[in-house]
Amino acid sequence: MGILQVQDVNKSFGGLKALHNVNLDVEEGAVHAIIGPNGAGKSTLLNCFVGRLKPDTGSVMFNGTSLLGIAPHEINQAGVARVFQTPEIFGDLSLIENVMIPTFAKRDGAYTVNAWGRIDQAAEIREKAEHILEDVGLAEKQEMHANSLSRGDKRRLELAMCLVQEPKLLLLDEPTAGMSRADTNNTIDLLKRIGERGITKIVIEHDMHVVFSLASKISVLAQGTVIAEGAPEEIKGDPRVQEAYLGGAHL
Ligand SMILES: Nc1ncnc2c1ncn2[C@@H]1O[C@H](COP(=O)(O)OP(=O)(O)OP(=O)(O)O)[C@@H](O)[C@H]1O
Repeated sequence: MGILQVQDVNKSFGGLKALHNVNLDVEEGAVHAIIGPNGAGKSTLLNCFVGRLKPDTGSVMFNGTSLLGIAPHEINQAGVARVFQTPEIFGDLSLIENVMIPTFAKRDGAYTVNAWGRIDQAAEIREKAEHILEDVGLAEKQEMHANSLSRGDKRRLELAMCLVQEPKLLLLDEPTAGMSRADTNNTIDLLKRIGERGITKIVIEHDMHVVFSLASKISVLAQGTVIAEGAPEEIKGDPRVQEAYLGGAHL
């Protein structure tokens, strides 16, 4: 039985059926990619996992617990973290502060600011944050303001903010969007290294180089329906996928 089980999920926006009887079984430790053309329903599905949207019908079970009807922060506390398409970071704070905040938020439900307008620097939390910044290759920039980072580094910082929460399931929404090829390859390497920690990952991605470098399983969505599912090699050769995804072009 998978760590995340999605059964018969339907979601409509007015007359538009964005998700139609979607089923998904994500195995623990897997890198499960969700691919599909623009408007296929990928983000809508991800939003149903993190409490941003509620399916009209169906169930989403994580580790045996339903994720439906509980608040986003409770889903987060249950061990689900998400990296967004546009990094959600605190631009005026340093990198180290950015990485410390989620730990406070998880522990206290908020973070505390002292009289100097700095976040309180509990030693053990700072140490943990330093290790994570080292892991994502940002150790040397830890005192810089997050605003001053390049786009690629901002995404790495957001990843660090997720990792510090020690999630069981990491949701990555286009983790390499807008990156140069070099940054994309660095991110692939980084995500592979993170894989060694046994964190299950769901990746939404348009870049097939990223998908085929990382995924152990791929689900293909088209017009709100899962049209194919399997190992990367199976998906690559599936004519339905080539037709739906690229209008017949080869993946
Ligand atoms: N809040 C909303 N209100 C109305 N329609 C929406 C809403 N969110 C998504 N949709 C529609 O639902 C469909 C699925 O959108 P979704 O963003 O999930 O697709 P996607 O596969 O993530 O696309 P992309 O790859 O372009 O990000 C689209 O037709 C979109 O216009």
